Amino acid sequence: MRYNPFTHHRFLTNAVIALFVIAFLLSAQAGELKPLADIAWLDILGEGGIVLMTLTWIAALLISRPPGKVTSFLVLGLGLFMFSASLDLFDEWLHQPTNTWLTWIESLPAPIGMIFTSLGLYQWHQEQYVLNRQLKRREAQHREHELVCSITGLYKADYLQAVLKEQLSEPQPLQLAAIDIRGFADFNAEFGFIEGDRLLGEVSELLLMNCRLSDVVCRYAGDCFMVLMPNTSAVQAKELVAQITSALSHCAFKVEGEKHAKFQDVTAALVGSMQGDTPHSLSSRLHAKLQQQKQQRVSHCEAVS
Ligand SMILES: Nc1nc2c(ncn2[C@@H]2O[C@H](COP(=O)(O)OP(=O)(O)OP(=O)(O)O)[C@@H](O)[C@H]2O)c(=O)[nH]1
Repeated sequence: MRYNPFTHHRFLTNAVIALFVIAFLLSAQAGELKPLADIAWLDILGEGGIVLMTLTWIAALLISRPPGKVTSFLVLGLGLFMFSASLDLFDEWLHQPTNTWLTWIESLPAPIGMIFTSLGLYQWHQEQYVLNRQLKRREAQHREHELVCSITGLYKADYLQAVLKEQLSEPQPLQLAAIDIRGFADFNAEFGFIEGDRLLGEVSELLLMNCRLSDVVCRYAGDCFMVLMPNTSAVQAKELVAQITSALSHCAFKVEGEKHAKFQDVTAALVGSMQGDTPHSLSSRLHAKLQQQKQQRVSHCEAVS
């Protein structure tokens, strides 16, 4: 999600604009225009660049971050730094009388701003620690935001392949499970894609809830999810998959505008790593097993009916 600086961060945006305008008014009120020959254009380029870059960082923060303590500290800190830098920049055009209070105003805000920014960065570190804990089970040691599925917030297949490659080089056994929603195409056809997306989101949350902190849950394709279980025996993995399928089948999903909840049925398959396995060989084996399970269920249903 992106934030609108003028609606989500009205106070901070106004404060930054006000600091820039005040810097200009203070310089204009006390200073005299310099003759063109005295203007150091290289200094203007350097100091103007600092002001512009600081404003760009502020804009990036306001667009990317939600309102809160961390954003306020960072933006106000950078705002104060930008205020001092702007006074420095306007000095290049406007000659200021020496030993005035303006010299104080020019020097003080920058260090105060840096203290604010440092406090903000410390708070950011604390916040990231909490977020990293929340992200456990969604990712292993790497963060690759472009590989995250926007519907479920889970990593996609490419990420899983990369993590598998790393994990397969470890001596401990790993298990890989596939969980596929049954009849998802029919669900989409009956209730629409938006509800289908919502169901995918809810299924992801349930999967995360039922996995351990060391597991990694990915959206593999369409309605198929995979759970990577490092350092896990086949018995443990079977138990975990049974818990996941049970939780999913008991989940009463509320379709918008429908009176009754919809319960989902899933097909699950599980494979363990073998000596010499590659990400491709392991996922191919899992895919084949999943297809086999689906086929068995179809045959079973046909036999019953
Ligand atoms: N809402 C939604 N649907 C998707 C998305 N990606 C794929 N699909 C749909 O998921 C469906 C997957 O179809 P199938 O692989 O036949 O799955 P299924 O109907 O569950 O079939 P079985 O697994 O054999 O029971 C297709 O209708 C796709 O259009 C998505 O991001 N959002």
